[in-house]
Amino acid sequence: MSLLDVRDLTIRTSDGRALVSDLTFSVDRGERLGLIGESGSGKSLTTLATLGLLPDGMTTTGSVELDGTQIVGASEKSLVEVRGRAAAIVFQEPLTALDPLMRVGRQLAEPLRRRRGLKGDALRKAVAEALEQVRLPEPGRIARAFPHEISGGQRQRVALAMALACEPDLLIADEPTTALDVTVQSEMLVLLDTLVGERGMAVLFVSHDLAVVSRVTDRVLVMKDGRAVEDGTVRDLVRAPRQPYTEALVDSARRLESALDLEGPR
Ligand SMILES: Nc1ncnc2c1ncn2[C@@H]1O[C@H](COP(=O)(O)OP(=O)(O)OP(=O)(O)O)[C@@H](O)[C@H]1O
Repeated sequence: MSLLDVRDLTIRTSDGRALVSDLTFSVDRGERLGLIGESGSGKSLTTLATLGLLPDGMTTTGSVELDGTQIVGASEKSLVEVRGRAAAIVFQEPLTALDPLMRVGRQLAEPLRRRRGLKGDALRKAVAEALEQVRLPEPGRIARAFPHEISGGQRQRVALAMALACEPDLLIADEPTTALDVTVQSEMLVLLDTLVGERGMAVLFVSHDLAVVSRVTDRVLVMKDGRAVEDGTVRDLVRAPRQPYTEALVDSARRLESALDLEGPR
């Protein structure tokens, strides 16, 4: 059985409009899948549905099985058990995940305490280690800072550290680098690739940008207007896109890659 098995997923607004239609895909343990498509194609709603986090009023039909738990129609109690452990999410804007009024160290301590039952010195040490793991310099200073006192790139690393603290089987990353400038974006992608590789974690990586997705995943599902239009390896999609829409994504990724190449070796 796959770690994540999505079958005929349809998401509708309260007035019955379908935002995602008949979506089927799966992610095996240790596998990395990219979800790609233009803005509004339904990528974020799909990832939210995976963790039972859709906004109130939306209805879901079909099946989303995460590590054997049916998410569609699940009680909040079973969702709490599966979130974090089976899958954790990193959003585009890390401030979504971080409490602006709480020091970074305390926020990071929470999942470590909950998941690993750590407290006192052991918990403090684990917080410092988690910050070091995402290559944050001066972990002591970062732990004492409030989210607004550190840079956007540092906040995104903290959000990644929080997601990894739960030791999930699947990391969902929803445009995790889009809000960052190009150099920081590149560093973040390398870090994510390394940390996920070390842990053998599965990844669902969401982006509108094929060049970014191809840095982390091997297989891609292309979405348009809430539907899957094409899937395959990045290599096949780049060599022989079957849909004009995919071809346009490939062209724009090529333009971006050559722009990055002009900046010298990464
Ligand atoms: N709470 C909501 N109520 C009504 N419609 C919504 C809501 N959230 C999203 N939508 C609509 O659902 C569609 C899919 O949105 P979604 O955020 O999943 O797209 P996306 O591919 O992730 O885009 P982006 O890259 O801009 O985040 C869009 O047309 C969007 O306007």
